[in-house]
Amino acid sequence: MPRLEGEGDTGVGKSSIVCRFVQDHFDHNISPTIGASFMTKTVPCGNELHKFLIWDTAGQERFHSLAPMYYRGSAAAVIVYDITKQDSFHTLKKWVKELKEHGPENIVMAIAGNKCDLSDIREVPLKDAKEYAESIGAVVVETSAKNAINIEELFQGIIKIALVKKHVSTRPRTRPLAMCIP
Ligand SMILES: Nc1nc2c(ncn2[C@@H]2O[C@H](COP(=O)(O)OP(=O)(O)OP(=O)(O)O)[C@@H](O)[C@H]2O)c(=O)[nH]1
Repeated sequence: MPRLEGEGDTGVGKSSIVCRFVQDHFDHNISPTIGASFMTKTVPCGNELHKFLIWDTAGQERFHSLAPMYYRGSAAAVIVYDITKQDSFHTLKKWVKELKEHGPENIVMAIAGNKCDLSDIREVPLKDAKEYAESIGAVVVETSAKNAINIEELFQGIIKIALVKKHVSTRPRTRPLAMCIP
């Protein structure tokens, strides 16, 4: 299936991040997401277990209108850009605006600058991402789904903020953390 690189934020590695997190696997030939896919994972954080319900939405522009169905019920959103594509960083800012205007109040936002294994062809400086994340109160981390860099850290960071915002309970498995990767 042809991949529409550069349109919307398709191909930045959303599905690959979820796949690395949930199955510890990376597929070079992963297909673009159609509509959305759903996965769960329970992870320890400190002495507690936390269950993530993850909706991985399609990045192609034609699926954009579906995203609200998923982010409206989510406590957290991971917004992914590709560090080798400046355009994807612009798209990320549009998503943040949309989430602020139409997402749940108090949603935890985490920014992932993916494909950090390709930093020799980087277009987005980490400094820019950090400054932007700070300005909107989001977590930011550079990840590589391919080389398994900072994937666990990304989700652990979300749990910590979700705990502060009381989106998740400290009692194990009582309240799963619903999240969306728009
Ligand atoms: N080098 C490198 N390539 C990656 C990484 N993550 C994903 N890719 C590749 O980037 C391409 C797109 O990955 P996907 O996970 O399908 O991207 P997506 O954002 O889910 O795309 P849509 O489903 O269209 O929204 C695939 O060829 C992946 O193998 C990474 O960390 N490093």
